[in-house]
Amino acid sequence: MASGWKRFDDALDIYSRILQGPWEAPRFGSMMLLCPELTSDMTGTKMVYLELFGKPIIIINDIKTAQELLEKRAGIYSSRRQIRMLTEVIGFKALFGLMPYGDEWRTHRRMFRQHFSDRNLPKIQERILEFLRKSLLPNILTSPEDIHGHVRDFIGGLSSSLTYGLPTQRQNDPLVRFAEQGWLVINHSGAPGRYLVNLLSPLKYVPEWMPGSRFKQEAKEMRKTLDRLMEDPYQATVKAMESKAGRKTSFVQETLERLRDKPDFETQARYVKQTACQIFGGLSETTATATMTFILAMVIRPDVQRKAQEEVDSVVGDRLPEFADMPQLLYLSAVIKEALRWNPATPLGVPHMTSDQDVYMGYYIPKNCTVIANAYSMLHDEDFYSDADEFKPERFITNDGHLRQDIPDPELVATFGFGRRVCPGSHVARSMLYITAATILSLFDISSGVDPDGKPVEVTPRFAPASLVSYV
Ligand code: HEM
Repeated sequence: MASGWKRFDDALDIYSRILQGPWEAPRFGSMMLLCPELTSDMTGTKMVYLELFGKPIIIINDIKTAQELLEKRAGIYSSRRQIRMLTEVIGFKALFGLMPYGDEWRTHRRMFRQHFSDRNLPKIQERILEFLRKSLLPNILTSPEDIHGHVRDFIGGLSSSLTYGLPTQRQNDPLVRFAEQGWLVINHSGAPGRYLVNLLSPLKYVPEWMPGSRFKQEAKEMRKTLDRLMEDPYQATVKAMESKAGRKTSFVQETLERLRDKPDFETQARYVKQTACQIFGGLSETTATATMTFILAMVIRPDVQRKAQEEVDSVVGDRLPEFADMPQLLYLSAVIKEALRWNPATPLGVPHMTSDQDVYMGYYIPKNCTVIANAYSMLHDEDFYSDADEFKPERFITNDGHLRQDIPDPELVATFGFGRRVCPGSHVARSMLYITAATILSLFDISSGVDPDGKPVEVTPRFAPASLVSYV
């Protein structure tokens, strides 16, 4: 008993140092969570502590602190805070990217990694090439002004094919459009400020007849959409597997076949269905944002575009780029790193949560504390990247023409998160970005187009944070 009190006393003492230590933010949390520039610029500190409706939140603004906590102490820093509207009101708990740290999350993630492994990468790259050449390139050729829609169609179709192996249309595929709707529902359920129940837990008990309980009606409709998102493509795949008709290999098909003889096959099949549902959300918006960031950068920096084109032409010649060409495209590599750095697709990462209390550099960090790794701030740190708001791929190249090793590489650090929750699809994303960028550069000139008077449209880069993902 006595020692229990002692520990409690210690905790209180250290807790008071938190408040004098890292800068404590005023309590307008959700606004700040949407403004990564603000969180680092206002404070000039590596770690910010704030409370939102009594819930502790730490924002980490530098890479070293993130590595110390999220990687070296991953056993404590790898959980996720539950989005109450999603998991408790709608009752949808299927997504392993949002699951708390534990066995169920581990099983889903292992299943994902077994399929999206380095060993399977050549097969995945083949599918990427197929969709790039049969979908994206002809679409751009037909209507270059719809580039954003074409990128979405390309990435959505590819995602659906890798996951389910179902045939997709080159444009406006119904399954892809429906999956986008479904993921919008998921994003809305956790969007800061949208549902009060995410902040005030007891609201989930409000009866449906009470004024102010509209969110409960909405939840019912959302549940129907999410059930269809998970069931429809999965059942279509199982049916195609039974008929053996014109199906392609996919995550669902290969994983179900591998697990077919397991005694708990039914449970495993449910995990397969749930993991499949997660893939579209992990892959689509993030990779589309990164691709559109590359395109935007080429518009505002035509000199960089020309230099990258010259490199691609000199390595590839008259044919289309292949994955085997990528190691020789050093300048393109710098361009991709700079695109990931300049506008990180998930500027605040995906928040982690502590599953135990901790003490770091004398600061007490409570259990169930949300931990936000501010990728934007890390990748705009002037100590490493001078003129960080400018798009300058040269920053990654030494005077004698090698890739720099002395500054953090956005392909490996911060962009894809940290520790045990680090993005398990980063190798797929990077493959897609490299080959897409090289192929577009080899075939097209990228510019902003002209207005009705024939003058070039002026482009000012603006990035809109929407929930987790930054949009171009
Ligand atoms: C440029 C593209 C991408 C970016 C910037 C990105 C970024 C991220 C980030 C920041 C996280 C959270 C990491 C953390 O909690 O520390 C994450 C998680 C995840 N990503 Fe990606 N990602 C991208 C592409 C992909 C692709 C292509 C896939 C699938 C093939 C994918 C699947 C996932 C999954 C399943 C998770 C959840 C992991 C977990 O919670 O255990 N992502 N991603």
